Amino acid sequence: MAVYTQVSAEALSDFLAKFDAGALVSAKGIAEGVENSNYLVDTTGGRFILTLYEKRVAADDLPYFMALLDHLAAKGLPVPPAIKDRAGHEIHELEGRPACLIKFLPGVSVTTPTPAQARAAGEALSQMHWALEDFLLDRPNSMGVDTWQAQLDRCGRDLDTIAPGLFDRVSRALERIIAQWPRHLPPSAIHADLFPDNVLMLGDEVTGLIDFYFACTDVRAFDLAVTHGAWAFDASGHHYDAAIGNALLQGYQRANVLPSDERAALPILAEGAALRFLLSRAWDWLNTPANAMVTRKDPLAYLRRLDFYAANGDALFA
Ligand SMILES: Nc1ncnc2c1ncn2[C@@H]1O[C@H](COP(=O)(O)OP(=O)(O)O)[C@@H](O)[C@H]1O
Ligand SMILES: N[C@@H](CCOP(=O)(O)O)C(=O)O
Repeated sequence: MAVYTQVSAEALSDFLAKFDAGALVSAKGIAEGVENSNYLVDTTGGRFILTLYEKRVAADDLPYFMALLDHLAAKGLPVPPAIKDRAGHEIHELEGRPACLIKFLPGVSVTTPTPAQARAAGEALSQMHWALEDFLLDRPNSMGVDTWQAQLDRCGRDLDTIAPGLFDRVSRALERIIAQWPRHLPPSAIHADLFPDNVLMLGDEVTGLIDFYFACTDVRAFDLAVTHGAWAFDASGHHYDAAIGNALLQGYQRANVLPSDERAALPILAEGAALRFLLSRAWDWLNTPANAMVTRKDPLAYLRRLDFYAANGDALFA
C-alpha cells in the first residue's frame, strides 16, 4: 500500500479549486509505491495523480524535482510534470503534507520485462541523460557512495539478524568498492531509481518515466548500473537474465554512446548500485514493524546481485 495520509473529499475539492483542472469526480488511493501517498483523481477536466510527500522526500527538495520534470517534459520526454495552479504554483500543502497535482500518464509497469521492453527502457534512460546535459541544478545524492559507511554503521550488527555474517560481508564489500570508486567521472543529473515499477509501458513502448524522488547529481553510468541491477535479475536476485541485461545496454547505447571511461567503470558501479539498495532495504527491513501496511523489500536479493557483479562484472560489461 502507499496511502499514508488520508485526504477528505472536502479538502481535495478546495485544493482542486485553485487549478483550472475541473471539479472532483472521484479519488482512489493507489496501492503501488512505498515512499509517498498517491491518489488517482478524476475531475470533470480529466485524470490526474495527486501525490502527498511523506517521510523520505524533503519538502526543500521538491523545487529541484519539479524543475527537473519540467525540463524533461519541455524536451518531449515522457515524464509527468506537476500542474501549475492559476497563480503558477506547482507545490502546495494538503492535509498537512507537501502535495502536487501531477499529469497522469498512460501505461503499466511490467513485472517480467521482455528484451524488447528492456531495450526500450535503456533507450529512454539514455535519452533522459542527454536531455539533462544542460540541466544546471544540483542535488547531492542522499543515497550515494559517501553515505554508505554511515548507512552501514546505523544498521550495525543488527544486519546479522537478517543473515548470519552479513555485517562483515557488507563491510568488506564496502571497503573494496570505496577503494575503487571512479571519482573522476563527470557529474550529471540522474534518476537513481529506474526500476521496472517506475517505467510505464504500452507494449514495447515507454509511455512514462516516473518517481523521480531519488533524482540527484551523480554519475550517468551509475544510473545505468542501478537500472541494470533492477531489470536484469529475477526479484530474488538468484537468476541473472543475460538477454534482458544485454538488451538494456544495447538500448542505452542505441540512443547515445556511453563514453569509454564511464563504460569501463560499470563493473564497480554495478557493485556499488547493488550495495546501495542492499543498505536501504536492510535499514527498512530492520525498522519496519512486521504489521506495517507496507511490504518490506528483501535486502538479500541485493546481496546476491552484489556477489554476482563481483564475480562476473568485468565479463558482463566488457
Ligand atoms: N504520472 C503518473 N501517471 C500515471 N500513474 C502514475 C503516475 N505517477 C504515479 N503513478 C502510479 O502510482 C504508483 C506509485 O507511484 P510512485 O511515484 O512509484 O510512488 P512512490 O514514490 O510512493 O514509490 C505507480 O506505480 C503508478 O501506478
Ligand atoms: N526501488 C527501491 C525502493 C524505492 O521504492 P519506489 O517505489 O520509490 O521505487 C527498492 O526496490 O529497494
